[in-house]
Amino acid sequence: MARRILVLNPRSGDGKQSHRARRLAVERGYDVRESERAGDTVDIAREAAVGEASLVAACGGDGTVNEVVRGVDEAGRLAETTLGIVPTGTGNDFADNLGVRGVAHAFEVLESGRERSLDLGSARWTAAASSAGLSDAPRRPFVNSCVFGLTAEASARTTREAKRRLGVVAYVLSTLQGKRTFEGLRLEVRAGPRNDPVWTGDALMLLVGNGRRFPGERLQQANMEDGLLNVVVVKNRPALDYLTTGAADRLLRRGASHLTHLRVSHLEVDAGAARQVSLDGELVEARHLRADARPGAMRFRVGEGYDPSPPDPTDAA
Ligand SMILES: Nc1ncnc2c1ncn2[C@@H]1O[C@H](COP(=O)(O)OP(=O)(O)OP(=O)(O)O)[C@@H](O)[C@H]1O
Repeated sequence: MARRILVLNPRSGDGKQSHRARRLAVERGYDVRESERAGDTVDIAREAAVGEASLVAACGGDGTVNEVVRGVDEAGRLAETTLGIVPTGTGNDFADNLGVRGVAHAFEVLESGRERSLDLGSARWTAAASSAGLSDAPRRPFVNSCVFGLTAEASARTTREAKRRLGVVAYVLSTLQGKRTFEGLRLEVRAGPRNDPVWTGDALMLLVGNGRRFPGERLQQANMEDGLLNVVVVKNRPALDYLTTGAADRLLRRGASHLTHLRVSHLEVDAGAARQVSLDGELVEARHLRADARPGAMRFRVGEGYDPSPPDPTDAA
């Protein structure tokens, strides 16, 4: 078996970049394995890791990165496998964070040998009224974010065409437009090693970031080596006008009184009823959710622009 495997999602982005990625990979001697349907990428990555591939690279958008990490994790080989990314999706947030600037640059990065151990987000959940089954629920990784509330519900409505045209802005716009009908989330949030109550109230959304910058923090690269999750609770504020220019930035502006920022290694949420949660864009139903950071759990090749300890947007004046 070839030791360097590119797991390619031909449906990511507009398809042109994945065509180019396939050609460059073949020229460089990678074993290119394409998915044929949704979910395939998890199986391909799992098999590659079980087969002791030394490098498994995800070729696609953030959803493909998530699935490749999931497959390698399911094989129990995250510690032994070097991961990489060739960004051919519409958003490519995760690749941006790692300093990977495009398809050609991605191959330079893969071959550079520059590698970092990065934190991985981990979620367990149950849709049941009781949280009793939470400890036994299977865990699912998230590389970028886990989102309760508005964004999760809106991303289900964001069309592929809008994503292609507007990239990540499409999610924010449909999120804000969704506000007209959004009823809010009654959340109880606990955090830290002793699971202390940290927030209770009516929220618009709860954002849990691992490798994700949220609107308003967008010039900042996320810190993926601090062993912590970057949590933002957005209080439901019916008076805010979400439909005007710059609303996304205002909504998540640093220091705004309707925001609570937390940096924690462990978080538990009770949403009072089963609600949609997005794990790197994939939607699941949860009432109780537990999110943990798995410090340094995955090894990724990173670009020369990657900063292991970027400034914390919540520390700045
Ligand atoms: N061959 C395939 N046919 C259809 N869907 C696929 C195929 N391979 C993977 N998928 C699905 O595509 C989704 C991932 O797409 P991905 O996020 O990588 O691209 P994107 O949506 O263009 O980019 P981004 O997330 O960066 O906006 C996953 O849900 C995955 O299961």
